[in-house]
Amino acid sequence: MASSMFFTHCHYYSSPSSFACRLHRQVGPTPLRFFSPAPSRVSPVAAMATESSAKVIDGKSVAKQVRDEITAEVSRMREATGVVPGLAVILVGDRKDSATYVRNKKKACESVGINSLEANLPEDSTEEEVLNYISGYNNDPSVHGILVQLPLPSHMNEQNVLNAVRIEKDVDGFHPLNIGRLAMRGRDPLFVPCTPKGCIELLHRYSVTIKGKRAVVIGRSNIVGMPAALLLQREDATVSIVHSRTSNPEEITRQADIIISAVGQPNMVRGSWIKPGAVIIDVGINPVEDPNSPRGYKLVGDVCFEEAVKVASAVTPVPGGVGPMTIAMLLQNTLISAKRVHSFE
Ligand SMILES: Nc1nc(=O)c2c([nH]1)NC[C@@H]1CN(c3ccc(C(=O)N[C@@H](CCC(=O)O)C(=O)O)cc3)C=[N+]21
Repeated sequence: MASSMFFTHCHYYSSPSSFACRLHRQVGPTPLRFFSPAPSRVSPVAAMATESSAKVIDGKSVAKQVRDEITAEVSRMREATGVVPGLAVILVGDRKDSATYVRNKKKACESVGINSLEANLPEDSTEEEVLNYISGYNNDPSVHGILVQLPLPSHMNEQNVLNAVRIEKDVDGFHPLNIGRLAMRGRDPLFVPCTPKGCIELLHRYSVTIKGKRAVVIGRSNIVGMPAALLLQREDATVSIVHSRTSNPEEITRQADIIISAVGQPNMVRGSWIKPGAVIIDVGINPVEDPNSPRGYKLVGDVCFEEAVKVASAVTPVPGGVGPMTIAMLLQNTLISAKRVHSFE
């Protein structure tokens, strides 16, 4: 399921544990297993390059910068038009991770002066009830963006629900019409999905050339992998997508100048997968057991960070990489939406 891309629910990743990237016991229930276990040795390439150290791409500080820009634009708009952008978030059920994300989005809205509305529906709500909320927000002129927090409870049809959001308010960019336009040359979507947009924004702000480069996206979810690949292609990269049925993921990934990984497997991408000097954007946010942490777990990416810093030229950390950018892009999309309906430039 697409939404497992964000907060993985993986299982015991048994594997030979040695070297820098020991593989961890993951927290939470079990889904599918991607790929075969990571190699148990560090590649010669990784071993040779131990003296160099990659730049760490600071998503947290770039996100702060973006939020500051949005704050200024929101107040410029409010002063000129009296309109304050509004975001409605619909949360169904009481998944702890979803509740945390929604709380963070709300806080982020407040920090930039965007109005936030929240609908908290019980786990056993009907699809019709969710559709009613969507329709209310669709018709509410104070709402410029609607976000339905994923995953939805399993008794609901995600497609029906996402299709119900007016494309003019689809700040997640998940409506098929927005995705379709993203995929077509000469057309433009009204909104670009937040996480992939945040990845590209990081590359831009770190002056990473995309045009003419080889990019590999690992993972093909509707919410991250697929739109990330489309965006890279629009930026004139030559793009390959590596997924759970790819027979030689390591070999293909090693050809990439730019890697975007969004699979939800802790430390799957090892040093040996990385071309020296590559730039790595790690979208995975995987909880793994950590007895030394007060919460009992810590978050790690899809990429073995300790190995990656020795081979790559730049790499995003987890946490503090793509995650904060996702929320910043949601705020940006909400602002774009409000500006568009009110023809404010
Ligand atoms: N319709 C919908 N749109 C979404 O955009 C969406 C969603 N559903 N469902 C859940 C995922 C998850 N997601 C994240 C946003 C921010 C962080 C984030 O800021 N993480 C921080 C903090 C991590 C922590 O310490 O807990 C970091 O990586 O540094 C993570 C994950 C958006 N999602």
